[in-house]
Amino acid sequence: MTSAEVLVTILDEVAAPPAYAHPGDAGADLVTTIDVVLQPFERALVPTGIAIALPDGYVGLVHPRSGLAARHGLTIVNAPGTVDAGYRGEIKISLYNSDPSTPIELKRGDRIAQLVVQEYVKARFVVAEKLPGSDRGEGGFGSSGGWAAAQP
Ligand SMILES: O=c1ccn([C@H]2C[C@H](O)[C@@H](COP(=O)(O)OP(=O)(O)OP(=O)(O)O)O2)c(=O)[nH]1
Ligand SMILES: [Mg+2]
Repeated sequence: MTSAEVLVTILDEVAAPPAYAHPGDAGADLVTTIDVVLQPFERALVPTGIAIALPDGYVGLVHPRSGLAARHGLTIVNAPGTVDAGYRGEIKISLYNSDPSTPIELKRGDRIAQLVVQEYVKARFVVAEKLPGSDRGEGGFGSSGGWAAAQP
């Protein structure tokens, strides 16, 4: 684990710098600045009231919160959302109610997602005639005996 200073601007009085609930947490909670009701299978782009400036070499990943996901089916359409280091706009979240029958009511200030800041590797993609061999080869999509292999 490394630590890095990340500048934050607060765009709404209900927002605050993302906060880690416990010292060992990887995810810092983000709030909604609006009241929103998500009907079953409905999605909404929700503002968080903050913008950040990540240092070069870092990325912010916006993940769902497991409690809201398990209890209410609240998730993020593009989970995890990618916040690029150069992005200076407000962080917004594409929330999605995956529950087939119950609306989800979110109130301004509710913690709705969590931001994980990570260092990343900048790949240099090099075109090759042929890729080196590997144990897995082209096997995927359940090749090792997942759900696909269990289908009749
Ligand atoms: O959950 C998210 C995902 C992205 N973003 C912001 C930060 C990110 O840097 C920018 C662009 O995201 P992405 O690259 O995923 O979207 P795109 O559809 O490819 O848009 P663009 O063409 O602007 O890159 O939008 C968010 O606020 N929340
Ligand atoms: Mg993009």
